[in-house]
Amino acid sequence: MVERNSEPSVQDRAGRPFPVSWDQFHRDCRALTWRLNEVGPFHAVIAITRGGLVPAAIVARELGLRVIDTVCIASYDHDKQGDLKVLKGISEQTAKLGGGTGKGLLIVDDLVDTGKTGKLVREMLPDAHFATVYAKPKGRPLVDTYITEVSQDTWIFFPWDTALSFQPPIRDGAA
Ligand SMILES: O=P(O)(O)OC[C@H]1O[C@H](OP(=O)(O)OP(=O)(O)O)[C@H](O)[C@@H]1O
Ligand SMILES: O=c1[nH]c(=O)c2nc[nH]c2[nH]1
Ligand SMILES: [Mg+2]
Repeated sequence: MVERNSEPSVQDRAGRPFPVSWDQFHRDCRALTWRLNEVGPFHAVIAITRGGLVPAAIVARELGLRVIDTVCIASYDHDKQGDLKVLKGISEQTAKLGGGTGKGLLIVDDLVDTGKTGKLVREMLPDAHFATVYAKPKGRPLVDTYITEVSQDTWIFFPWDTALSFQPPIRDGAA
């Protein structure tokens, strides 16, 4: 457990680790696309970077969408949330496709947690459809379509942030 301040990090407080493999993530993204296919059609996909890039690629492939934009937002330093910074907004060309309000545009992120990131992007494009693969209860009301809900005290470990490593046997105190 690494603590940079006296406050425990979100991840340290998280009672439940929820590791997700590439296979599982791909399956969950495909399940998300089945639902989105009922809602569309969409003109374009907007990925909230960086976590939204991977699901956006899979969803875009499955929905046959080739116009993909990004909105680049930084807030968590590993597992501590700071102020949200918009490093790059949605391009004018994409905004025009959504008539300025986001109608017919699909925003994709890997998850909503507190909902702060999702809220900021929703404010940019109020009529866009917002989809995430995972949702925690605080952020869930912001999302139009998601696949799996996890408890607020769960920390999701994504496959691009993790690697295989030795685990002590459960009997010896493994989580
Ligand atoms: O609902 P919230 O509490 O706002 O948290 C959710 C956001 O946090 C993570 O992104 P992060 O800021 O860590 O950046 P990253 O996608 O570049 O990893 C995740 O990918 C979501 O975008
Ligand atoms: O990898 C992550 N897992 C999470 O559960 C989470 N919540 C906010 N940001 C997050 N990043
Ligand atoms: Mg993110």
